[in-house]
Amino acid sequence: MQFEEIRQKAYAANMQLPQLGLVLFTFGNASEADREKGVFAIKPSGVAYEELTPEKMVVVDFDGNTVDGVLRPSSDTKTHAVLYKHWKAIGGIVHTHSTYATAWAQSQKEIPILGTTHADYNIVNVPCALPMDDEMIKGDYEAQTGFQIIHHFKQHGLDYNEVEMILVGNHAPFTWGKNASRAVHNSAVLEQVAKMAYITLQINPQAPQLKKALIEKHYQRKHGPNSYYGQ
Ligand SMILES: O=C(CO)[C@@H](O)[C@@H](O)COP(=O)(O)O
Repeated sequence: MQFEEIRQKAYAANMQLPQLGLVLFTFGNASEADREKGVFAIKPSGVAYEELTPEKMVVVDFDGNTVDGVLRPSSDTKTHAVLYKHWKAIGGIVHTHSTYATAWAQSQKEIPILGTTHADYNIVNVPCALPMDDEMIKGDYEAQTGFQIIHHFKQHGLDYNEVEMILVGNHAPFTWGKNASRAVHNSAVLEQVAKMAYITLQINPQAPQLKKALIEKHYQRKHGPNSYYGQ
């Protein structure tokens, strides 16, 4: 099998999504890149997870053209491709329609830092990119979703190596990381943080943001020098 390593890794990451309760039916996809070869392996479009195999993964280049595989790549392939092309340090991307994160995206709201669970992963609110205008939707919609994410990061001075997740307004979340496994982890964390924030604001709509000093403390414990993720 050609591109065996990325096919296996992308397959394993995709299979984790239903196991973690992050996708229903075929509502999502994961990909793993091989930077040296300039390609990534992604889930085929519309194929049920129980029917997935490493051989069914589709290998495409960073413009979204199929390089190896017989099935149609995910309809989100061009979004993945744009992110890989612009953000050279990422090796894996996940898109889900997980319930709580998607509800925040549909509400077009950032997720505020209300507790240390959030601060363990992010020093800022989980960002939410604005929905597209009609012209963007008429154009290359899936590529535009990628550009919309990149534009949001630039506009808000965010670093994709620090913040590995975003909500796309009216749509759903995208996460990324050094590989697909890390991107899956980030999707699960995002869903949990989204759920906790929603419940917190139901209990106390005036719940305050976490203090800056605690945000720093918690983030640095996980990401600073000598930490697991800081290595
Ligand atoms: O975003 C969406 C649908 O809104 C897609 O991610 C979802 O339907 C999965 O599509 P694919 O089966 O990957 O083509």
